[in-house]
Amino acid sequence: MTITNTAPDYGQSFARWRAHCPDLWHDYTHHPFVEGLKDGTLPRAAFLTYLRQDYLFLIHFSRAWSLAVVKAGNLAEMQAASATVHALLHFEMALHVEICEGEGISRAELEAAEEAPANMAYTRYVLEAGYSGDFLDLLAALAPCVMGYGEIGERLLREAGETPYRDWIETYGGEEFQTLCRDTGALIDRAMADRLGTDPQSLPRWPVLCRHFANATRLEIGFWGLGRA
Ligand SMILES: Cc1ncc(CO)c(N)n1
Repeated sequence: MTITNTAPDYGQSFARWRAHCPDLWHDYTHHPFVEGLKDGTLPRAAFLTYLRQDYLFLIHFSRAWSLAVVKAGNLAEMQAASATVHALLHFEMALHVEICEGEGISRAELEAAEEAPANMAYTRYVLEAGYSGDFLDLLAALAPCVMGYGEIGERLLREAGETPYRDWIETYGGEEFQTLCRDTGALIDRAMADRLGTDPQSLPRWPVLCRHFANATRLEIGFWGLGRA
């Protein structure tokens, strides 16, 4: 698989986790939904169905990053995690509200949407990884979301032609979100080194972290499936 050659650099731990489940990672980042955003063939109704669910997703996902503030081991980790909470609540969710308002879907309607089971499964899985595990378990479950959308956005910004989904692509491919991905990668690498030392792959913890990452990636694949018209 060639994805590792062209992907942006979001740190060593992420690169290793991704290399551990290359097929799942490819299915997530090259899903037909993603290719439909790229070439503009994704039906608008499917996109809006996805976006309504994603709005609810981001509320729970912000809770999960807030749990990372609680599970952090020092002030620097707390600051990094809280910066992500802020970016989600004040920057990324604004995209959803703005696009939906343009389609005549109000904020109240967004908040009243019924949560799909695949959405519940994903966000509650991540929260549970954090509740029952430690900071690293939580970060391994959070990483596919942040970095996956970062990779997709970066690639689509380079590859996309004429598409009505340019605002979505620019949100995730743009510098602000790419910086978030790099900062999250640096946070994970530092947290791993502080807790597991220089050779984490030799430890019994390692496959557990890989499992969280792979499970969250599978749940991301399922999430694209919500985007059916
Ligand atoms: C399902 C999902 N994964 C990742 C992101 C990126 O934050 C998102 N908005 N939604």
